[in-house]
Amino acid sequence: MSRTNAAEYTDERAGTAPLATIDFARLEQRNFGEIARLLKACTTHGFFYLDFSGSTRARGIVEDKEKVLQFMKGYFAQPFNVKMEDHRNIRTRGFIPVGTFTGVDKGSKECFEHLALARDELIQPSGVVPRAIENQRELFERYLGLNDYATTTILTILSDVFDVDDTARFERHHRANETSDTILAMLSYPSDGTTHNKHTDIGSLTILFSHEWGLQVVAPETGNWEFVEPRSDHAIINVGDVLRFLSGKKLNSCLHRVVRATGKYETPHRYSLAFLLRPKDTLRISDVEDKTISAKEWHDRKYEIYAASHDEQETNEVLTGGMEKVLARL
Ligand SMILES: O=C(O)CCC(=O)C(=O)O
Ligand SMILES: [Fe+2]
Repeated sequence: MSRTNAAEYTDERAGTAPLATIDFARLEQRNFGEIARLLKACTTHGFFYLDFSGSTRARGIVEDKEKVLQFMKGYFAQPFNVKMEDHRNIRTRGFIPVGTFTGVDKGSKECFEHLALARDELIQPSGVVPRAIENQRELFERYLGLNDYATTTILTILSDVFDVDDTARFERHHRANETSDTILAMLSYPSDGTTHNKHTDIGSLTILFSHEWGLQVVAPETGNWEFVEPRSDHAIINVGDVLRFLSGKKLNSCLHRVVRATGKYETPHRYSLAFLLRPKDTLRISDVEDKTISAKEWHDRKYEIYAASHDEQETNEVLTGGMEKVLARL
C-alpha cells in the first residue's frame, strides 16, 4: 500500500496542516521576504493561504466569492432534472452529477456534483454558458478576471525567481486569449457523502474557497493526511502538475482529497469554488514520465485516470503527478 493511503483518519486525530499565509499586497509590491515565503510554501506543501485584504486591486475577490457561493447554493438546490439541462455528457463542462469520478474508498465513486464553467466559453460569443450563469455574467466575468490577475501575479514572480527566459516565462503560457482548459469549478458535496479522491491538480495554480471542513493535504514531513482549516477570508492556493513540471519539478504539487470529517471537524453540506488555471492547450511539457506531450494531452490523461478504477489508478503516477513517490522519499 502506498504511504499516502496509510493514515486514513477523517477525525481530529488527523490534525491540521500548518500552511503559511501569504500576503498578496506584499507580493504585488515585490516584497523580498514575502517572495521567499511564497517560494518556501511552493517547495514544501505546495499549498498556502492567500490574504487579499491589503490589495486595492484584488481584495474584491473575497466579496465576489461570497456572491458565487450564494449562486451555487441556489443552483444546486434545484431539482436534479433541472440541473441535468446543463449536462453535456462530458466530464469537463456544464453540470456533472455525483458518481462520475472514482471515490476515496476502494471500489467507491466520489460524492460531489459540480458545475464547470470554461473560461474560453464565457469569453467566446459562441461559447455554451449555462443559463443561470448567463443571468449573472457580470459577476462571473469579474470573478474570473480577479482570479486571472492573482494567478498572473504569482506566475510572474515565480518566473523571476527561476530566472526563466523571456519566451518561456510561466505567465506567457496562461493568457486568456489562447485556448486552454481553464475552468471555474463549483462543487457541492451532500452531507451524507463528501468524498473526492486523492489527486494533484492538472494545471498550474488553483485558487480555492470553501467555508467547510473536509479538505485534506498530505504533510510533506510525515506523509500523513492533515486537514486544511477552512477560512472564509483567505483563499487556498495550490500548485498544479504543469507548474511543477515547468519548474523542473522543483515546486511541489501536494496530494489532496476531500473526506467527510467527523468529530471536531464535522463536515456539513460542503460547497467549494475552485478556479483551476491551466496553460494553453498547445504548450509542450515534460510529464511525470519525462515524456514530452501537450498540455491538452496531459489534461485528457488526468481526467481519464480520475474516473478509472483504483487498481488502474495505482498502475502509473498520473493521478498523483509523481508526488506520491516524492512524498515516500521524505
Ligand atoms: O472541494 C475541494 O475543496 C477541493 C476540490 C479539488 O480538489 C479540485 O476541484 O481539484
Ligand atoms: Fe484538486
